[in-house]
Amino acid sequence: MRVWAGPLRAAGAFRERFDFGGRDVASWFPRHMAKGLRQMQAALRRADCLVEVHDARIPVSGRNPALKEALGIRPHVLVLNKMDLADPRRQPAVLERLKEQGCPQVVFTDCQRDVGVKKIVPLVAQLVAEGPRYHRAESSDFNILVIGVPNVGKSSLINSLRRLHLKKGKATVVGAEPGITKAVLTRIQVCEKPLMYLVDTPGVLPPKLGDVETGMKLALCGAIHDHMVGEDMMADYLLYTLNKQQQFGYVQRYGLGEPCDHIEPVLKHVALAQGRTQKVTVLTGTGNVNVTMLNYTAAAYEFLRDFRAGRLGRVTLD
Ligand SMILES: Nc1nc2c(ncn2[C@@H]2O[C@H](COP(=O)(O)OP(=O)(O)OP(=O)(O)O)[C@@H](O)[C@H]2O)c(=O)[nH]1
Repeated sequence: MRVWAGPLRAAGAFRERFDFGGRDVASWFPRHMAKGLRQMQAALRRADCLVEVHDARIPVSGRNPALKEALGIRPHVLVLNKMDLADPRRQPAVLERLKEQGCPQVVFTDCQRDVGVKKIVPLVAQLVAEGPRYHRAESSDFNILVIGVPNVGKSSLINSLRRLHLKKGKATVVGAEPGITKAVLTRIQVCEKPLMYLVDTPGVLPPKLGDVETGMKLALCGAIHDHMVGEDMMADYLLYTLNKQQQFGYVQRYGLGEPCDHIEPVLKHVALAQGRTQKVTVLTGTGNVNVTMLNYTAAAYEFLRDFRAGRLGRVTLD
């Protein structure tokens, strides 16, 4: 990733706080998710282990507190997926913080390239063997419930496990939009020895998202639909974060002279660099004039897309 090679701005040159303008996150939680959450809690009773998939770019923010009680009674593995998009230098600090929070079993994965995924089956088998099997003491197969907020890669993880352990292709649909997994609770075999089944669940957001910043981070990672939050505000928050973390890949990418703390000039460069312009006919006193307008909404979307594809660098938002 190319970075800004020029002099860094003096401390204080960038915003130290982001103004969320009194936004209310309550409206970002879609109603249908309450049902998914209930189904998931019911399925949890039949599971031997819980594999929670979350986005490695937000290792702490946005995990579902409603599952906390349930987690206490089942072995739990936290899979931080999309590690290819997160800052690798932050991994040790992330592991330390999660351990402090009582979450010691963490695996980093990239399910598109099957990186790290091989560690999961042996770890799950070991954790289940170490603990009591409650109601399922007589059965030798493993039932794993896969949970997580939308779009973190739950289906991709299942597909990756099947590729690695069964040499089989896709079993679950993978999509770039949150909320793709609609068919609920199908048991899918992912391994022969040990015999292991995973149950994919629809992505469920915490009913109380907490603060607006958590909601914004979830949205940047694609767990909340962009239009519910607003692409313009998301783009501005992204710029604020990139600057705060001195991730200046955007400067070269969009041909800016130097890092910038204002979203408008940045989006102007995005629009010009990516051809996000539209021709508009303007009526004037002397006749019609065709002018080229910059499409700021399309530019904001492009900026978000570049971030999500890792083209602005590997960024951990927490
Ligand atoms: N860069 C990257 N992208 C990934 C990875 N895993 C999954 N994706 C992409 O993330 C998007 C969502 O993946 P899914 O597997 O559908 O996610 P899900 O959690 O099942 O989604 P829901 O059905 O919405 O809950 C897709 O575009 C995947 O290609 C990864 O490790 N790295």
